[in-house]
Amino acid sequence: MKYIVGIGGVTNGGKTTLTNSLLQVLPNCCVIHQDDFFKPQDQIAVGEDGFKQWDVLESLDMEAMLSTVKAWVSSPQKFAHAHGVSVQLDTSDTHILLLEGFLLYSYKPLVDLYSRRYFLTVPYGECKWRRSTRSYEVPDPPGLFDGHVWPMYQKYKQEMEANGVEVVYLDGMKSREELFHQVLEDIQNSLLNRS
Ligand SMILES: Nc1ncnc2c1ncn2[C@@H]1O[C@H](COP(=O)(O)OP(=O)(O)OP(=O)(O)O)[C@@H](O)[C@H]1O
Ligand SMILES: NC(=O)c1ccc[n+]([C@@H]2O[C@H](CO)[C@@H](O)[C@H]2O)c1
Repeated sequence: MKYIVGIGGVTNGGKTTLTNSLLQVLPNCCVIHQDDFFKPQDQIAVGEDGFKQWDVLESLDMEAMLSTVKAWVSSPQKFAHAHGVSVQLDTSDTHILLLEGFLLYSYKPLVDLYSRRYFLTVPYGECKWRRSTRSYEVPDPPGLFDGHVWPMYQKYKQEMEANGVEVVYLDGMKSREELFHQVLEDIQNSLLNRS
C-alpha cells in the first residue's frame, strides 16, 4: 500500500519537528520538504508592499515537487534506496511518504494525492515570536511577518477552507511529544482501516 501524508500548516507551527519524529518510527518512510522547492531569490517577485513575495505558491517550483512525488509513487522502493532509506522486507507492502510544508494544500494537482492531510496551527502571537527566533537562508526584513507572511497564511487557509479541502487540524501549542503521539496513533489507525 502507498500512503501519502501531508504535514502542512502555518510557518513555525512545528511541521519539521513533527515530521522528523515520525520519520524515525514509521516503516519504509520517505520525506519531501516543500522548502527545498523555493525558486532562486532573483526569481521571487517584489510586491507593491516592497517585500519579496516568498509566501505565495508562485515562489515554489511546484511542478518539480509534483514530479518528485510522482517518482515516489511510481517506485517507492527505488525512491527509498536513492534517498538512503532502508526498506524492511516484512513491511515492504506498506510505503509511506511524508510531505512537509506551508503550502501543501493549495496546488490543485497535489491535493487529491494525499491519504491524510494534517494542518498545524498556532495563534498569531506565538507564530510571530517563534519566527523571530529563526534564521532562514534569506533573513526576514523588518515588517515581513505582519506585512506579508501572516496575511498570506490567512489568505491561503481561507481559500483551502472555501475549496472544501479536508484536513485534520493539529494544535501546534501542544507539546512536541503530545503532537507526535496523536499523529502517530491517527496514522496507525488510518492504515489499519485501509488494509
Ligand atoms: N510543539 C512545540 N511546542 C513549542 N515549540 C515548538 C514545537 N514544535 C516546534 N517548536 C519550535 O518552533 C520552531 C519552529 O519549529 P519547526 O521548524 O518544526 O516548524 P516549521 O513549521 O517546520 O517551520 P517553517 O517551515 O516555517 O520553517 C522551532 O524553534 C521549534 O523548536
Ligand atoms: N528556504 C528559503 O529559501 C526561504 C527563503 C525566504 C523565506 N523562507 C520562508 O520559509 C517559510 C516556509 O518554511 C516561508 O514562510 C518563507 O517566508 C524560506
